[in-house]
Amino acid sequence: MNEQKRPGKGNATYKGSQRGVKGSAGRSGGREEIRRGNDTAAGTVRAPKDRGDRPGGLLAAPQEADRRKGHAAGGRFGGKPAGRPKAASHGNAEELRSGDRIVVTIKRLGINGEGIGYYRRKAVFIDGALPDEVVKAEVTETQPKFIKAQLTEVEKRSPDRIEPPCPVFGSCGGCQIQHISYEGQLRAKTELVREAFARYAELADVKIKPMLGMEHPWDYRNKAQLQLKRQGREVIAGLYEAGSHDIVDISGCPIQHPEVNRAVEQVKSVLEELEIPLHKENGAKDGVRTIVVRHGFQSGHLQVTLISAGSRLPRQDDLVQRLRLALPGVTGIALNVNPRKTPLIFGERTITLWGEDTMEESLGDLHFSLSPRAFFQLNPLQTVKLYESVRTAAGLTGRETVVDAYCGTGTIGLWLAPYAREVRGIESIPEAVEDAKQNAIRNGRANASFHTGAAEELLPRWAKSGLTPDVIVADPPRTGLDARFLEAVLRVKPEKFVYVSCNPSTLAKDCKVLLDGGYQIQWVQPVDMFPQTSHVECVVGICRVDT
Ligand SMILES: C[S@@+](CC[C@H](N)C(=O)[O-])C[C@H]1O[C@@H](n2cnc3c(N)ncnc32)[C@H](O)[C@@H]1O
Repeated sequence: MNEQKRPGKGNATYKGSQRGVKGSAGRSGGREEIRRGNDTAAGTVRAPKDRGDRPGGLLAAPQEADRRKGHAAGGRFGGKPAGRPKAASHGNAEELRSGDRIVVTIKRLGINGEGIGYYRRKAVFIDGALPDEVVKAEVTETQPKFIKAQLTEVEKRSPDRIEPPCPVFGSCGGCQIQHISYEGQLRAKTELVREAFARYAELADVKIKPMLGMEHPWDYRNKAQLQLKRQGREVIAGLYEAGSHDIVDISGCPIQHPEVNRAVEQVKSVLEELEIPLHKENGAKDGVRTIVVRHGFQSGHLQVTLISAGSRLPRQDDLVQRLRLALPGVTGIALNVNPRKTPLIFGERTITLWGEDTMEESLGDLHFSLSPRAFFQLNPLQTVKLYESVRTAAGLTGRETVVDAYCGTGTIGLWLAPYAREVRGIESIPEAVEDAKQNAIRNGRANASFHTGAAEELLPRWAKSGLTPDVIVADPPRTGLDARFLEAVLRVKPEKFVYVSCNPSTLAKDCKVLLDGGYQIQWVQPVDMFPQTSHVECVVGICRVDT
């Protein structure tokens, strides 16, 4: 899954079928892209294009006035639009105009948590509407292939609809489905996976195992990546409001671990107290643009990274002293320098201001060192279930050569190494590869090696030089697998291919290529890595047909 401008969360807005995060200084999904979730190692803040996803998607959050009014459903998406919209009386969807009112039966949930129904056979995307509901909505956009509309009233309510507990749900954009009961969320996400395989892989009856959910689907994120603004003297840290440049304060975010929330509050008050300039504030080029806080659930370690365009922060020494006092558990304070106007949150240079260069964390028996830019799964409790599913799919006997493609800090490869003859990891971010190498040494996994490069370049090169892996595990960002990587997989023909994905659409499309190339899907195991968001993570066990 990969982290976008709204940290790790699905905050994309749409222009036609092309997804792009607005207000970009910086989600899923996720694996997160919301992100995600997502969360890429580079802290990618631009949602990549969802290759060929259906048009449309998340509607812009309603205007503040509308939100205050609420709507009949008790949700946060609608509110009666201003003016007097007229009920549509057209027999033809093409004649609909913005402002027309329509009644729609919602058929399913879209990948961004929006309700999807049809008006005269044309798809209508309505943020906040749920499957099986009959809703009234006001048309906000008409396109040749779809219509977007704003929910104004729920005529027939889904039994899954609940009151979202978070006060900024609907405006912060981090969570998309808090208005659905948790059981309903798991069902809806499973349906998303089923639809993706039916649509993109032409597999209507793929075996989908029951989704692995959480007992307590809150407090699960180990990392916050927040933009900053000043309001009076107060520093606000939050996510960009959907479809705007405004930052929504997400203090006490209910999906963040309480330690992360506490640390964010402390960092904010130190920035306030020392009057540290924020990015571009009063012309400051060296102000703080973003704060990143990561907490080790097992280790209790705390890593604080401040991101700025400058390579030295104003009043840096005082700032470090005060942060150390305010955060007794902090193990490392770093400055990441990002001078470029880019959608990426992290720049390439990280300077340790105090403490350790890396943070310690454990998963199962494994111990990891994580540098500030290195990707690490955002939901550690669920990660163990995810990796165990990967191990089941890989079916190792101790004799196999395994390639762990898109390996991050080597977590999956190291998880599998005790059960394989050899593991080779590929990762594009050099620091993550360094971390992975250290992690291999530290965990005594002498049969695991890690290599810097693009998976689509290294795997073909290894194939040319005669490598014949028995198992390939791939855990790419939301954009899915590169065509050159897939070609190389079909050339080396591993017995097993294990696909870990945070995007059901690209997952199903890539699986289709493998199916056409002589593979079959054994099962799909969805794992709920990001409760309350629309992000869906899956492990797919795939095997060569002749095996
Ligand atoms: C979803 S993360 C998975 C990381 C790891 N498997 C884990 O579970 O923590 C995807 C990783 O792929 C890396 N990546 C992105 N594009 C890549 C490419 N073309 N080749 C190799 N690695 C890539 C990212 O830096 C990121 O670490």
